[in-house]
Amino acid sequence: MSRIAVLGAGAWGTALALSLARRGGHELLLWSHSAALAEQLSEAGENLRYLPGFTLPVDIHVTSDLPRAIFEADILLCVTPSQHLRGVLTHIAPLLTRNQIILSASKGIEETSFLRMSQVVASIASNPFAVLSGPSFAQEVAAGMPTAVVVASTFPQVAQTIQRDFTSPSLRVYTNEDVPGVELGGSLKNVIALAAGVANGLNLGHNSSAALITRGIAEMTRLAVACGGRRQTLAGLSGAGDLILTCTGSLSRNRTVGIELGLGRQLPEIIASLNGKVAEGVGSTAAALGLAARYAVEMPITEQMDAILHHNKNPKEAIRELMARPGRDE
Ligand SMILES: NC(=O)C1=CN([C@@H]2O[C@H](COP(=O)(O)OP(=O)(O)OC[C@H]3O[C@@H](n4cnc5c(N)ncnc54)[C@H](O)[C@@H]3O)[C@@H](O)[C@H]2O)C=CC1
Ligand SMILES: O=C(CO)COP(=O)(O)O
Repeated sequence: MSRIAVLGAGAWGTALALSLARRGGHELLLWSHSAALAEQLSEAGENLRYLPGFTLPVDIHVTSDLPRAIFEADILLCVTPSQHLRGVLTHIAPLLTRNQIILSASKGIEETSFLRMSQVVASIASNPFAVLSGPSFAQEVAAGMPTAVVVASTFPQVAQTIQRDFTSPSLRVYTNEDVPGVELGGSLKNVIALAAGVANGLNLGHNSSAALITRGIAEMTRLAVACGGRRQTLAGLSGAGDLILTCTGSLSRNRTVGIELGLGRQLPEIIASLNGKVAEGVGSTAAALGLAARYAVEMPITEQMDAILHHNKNPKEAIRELMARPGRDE
């Protein structure tokens, strides 16, 4: 039995808490940074704002008291939007004990530093670290639909602990030792999902989606390998797996943002309509491009996505330029 503190009560934190509760055998705390949301969750027994339709069992203890949430926890499951991880960890750093495992389930790159979540954690704490990623829409995990994810850690026994504690009849957990590969697979697929959404919004058909997925995995892999990841990791759950899900699944927020851009709506208006829900690709696109420049990696889809998001480029022009690039080997 482990005591698990889920830090972040958005859709994914809530779904993982539900999955762990259904599995049984753990003590579970769910922390929300908002006292009002924590109160609503406790009173209604449901996360009406981020994951409506799923009843929270009473054995998930909801709190907005961060020190209380992490006290004597074996695993700190960090599921905040990636831009908030540093703030949350900085707050609890003096309270961490040496053996507490920090498990990140966020899929993003820090916008200002281009750091992956493992690097953000390492800059604050020296605790054992693992990352959980893979094709996993929160709503489907909450509903107990069969899902496979991957957990990576440089310490195999840490990944095995998470595998043991999270595996259930509806959640299959693979282990991996490639932290940068798994982290970048989870983060970069959001950028490509935005682009796939743009193509869908422009009504460009199935061929364009397949082209973006396959050429997307090519550029994701180039950057991940340059950052120390393994090529085969990007062919796995946290690369191709999550990319296929997010580029084709109607539940993806990143793809939805892309569709709206393709339909001609402006980014601020689209973000406002998400009502506080996070589409990580919006922040990670510029960071991915920053990393690409640092490692001299070519990322044409990411480049065009950045121009659409942050330089007001017309989506049709972006697609035209992608198609007009000089011919090359596959
Ligand atoms: N929703 C999904 O299906 C999945 C999401 N993820 C990843 O999980 C991470 C969290 O996403 P969701 O749970 O979907 O979020 P969400 O979009 O459902 O909710 C936003 C979250 O941000 C939190 N928040 C807002 N301001 C904050 C602050 N100042 N400090 C700390 N937290 C703050 C809110 O309390 C809420 O928990 C993201 O990195 C996402 O990419 C990963 C797999 C699946
Ligand atoms: O990461 C996800 C599924 O694996 C969720 O994707 P979105 O953030 O685009 O909804």
